[in-house]
Amino acid sequence: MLNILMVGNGQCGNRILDSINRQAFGSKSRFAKFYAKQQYKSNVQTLAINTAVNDLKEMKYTKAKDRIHIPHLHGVGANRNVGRKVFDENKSQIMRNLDERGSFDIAFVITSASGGTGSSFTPSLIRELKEQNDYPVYAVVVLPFREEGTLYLQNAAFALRDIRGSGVDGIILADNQYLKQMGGDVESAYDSINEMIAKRLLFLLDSLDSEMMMVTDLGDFKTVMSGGAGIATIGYYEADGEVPIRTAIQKAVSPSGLLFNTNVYEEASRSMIIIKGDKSSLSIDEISTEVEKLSDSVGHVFKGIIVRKGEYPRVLSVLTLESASELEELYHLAVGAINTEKEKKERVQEDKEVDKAFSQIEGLEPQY
Ligand SMILES: Nc1nc2c(ncn2[C@@H]2O[C@H](COP(=O)(O)OP(=O)(O)OP(=O)(O)O)[C@@H](O)[C@H]2O)c(=O)[nH]1
Repeated sequence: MLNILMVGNGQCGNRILDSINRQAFGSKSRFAKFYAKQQYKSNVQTLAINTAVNDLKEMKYTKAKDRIHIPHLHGVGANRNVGRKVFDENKSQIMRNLDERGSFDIAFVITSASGGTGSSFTPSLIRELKEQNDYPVYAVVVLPFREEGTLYLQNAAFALRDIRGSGVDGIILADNQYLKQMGGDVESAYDSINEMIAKRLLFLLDSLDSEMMMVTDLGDFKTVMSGGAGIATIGYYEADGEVPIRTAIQKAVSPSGLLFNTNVYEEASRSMIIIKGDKSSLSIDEISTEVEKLSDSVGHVFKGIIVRKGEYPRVLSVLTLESASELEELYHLAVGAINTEKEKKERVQEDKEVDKAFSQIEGLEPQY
């Protein structure tokens, strides 16, 4: 049995963690967290960390003991410098809480790249975890909608760079912009995106701890994640009826199944494909042909097959990328955003118009 740590930092990280717990409780009841036991096969410890107490209170499926509030007003207002400072001031409390949870085989830290709390806590937390332990730590990082503004864009660029430099064993990207095709208003888009990410992570956890017909394990996952440029994404397909297994595999690496915009056949570097379903739907010939096709362009593909009686096929793909044109595009936008912020600041410093207005009443007193 694997010991797995899942930390959700900041609002976005908290909500995705809550979605993971909701799906793991297997109950939609609001009271599930009080009486139900999570249905994890592994020993999974979940921990939500936030500076904003309201974000923590909003969590419906994560137990109170698994939520740490780091008091700082109502969040750090997208300011990563403040976030870093707040983390340092509270580091010992956070690390003590994690130490008390025992030792792990693998950890995931989930955050948005663009807010203040999660994006600044995550690199520091991962650095601490890596210094004090020898298990692999992966970051699950959510990129912003591109229209959310200059501060979020610049945060995303710096946060990703900081997380990459933190000693992390790999970064799994999910992109709000790419996934907004889910439609609906922002809240329901968030819910659907969180559910997609949660479902994929739970499938991954389940597979890493499974008795498979053909085995992929934590070692294989580590090898896949260490390939490429340290950046990865996950794809998924779930059939709601009988479909040929080759179609299910193709869909799990196609744009509709991925969390991040990439052309797998051009940008992926290593891959892991995990296939679940009833024995009757798992044609080994079809699986081999599809995996061969993928490995022709990707390089190495690990495959795992899990037989689940009576279930329609489900396929998960983990793909590390050696290049990511979408990320280059994001950094291009971020440079523009940083320059805009810089120019605005300089203009305010140069522009003394407001000071001139105030100076007109210098030395005067109100007369009543
Ligand atoms: N997918 C998804 N994205 C979210 C969610 N909540 C916020 N975001 C995105 O996260 C970014 C903002 O980061 P947050 O996680 O809200 O910020 P924070 O880490 O709590 O930091 P501060 O609020 O600045 O203290 C924006 O790009 C949002 O679009 C969510 O539930 N799901």
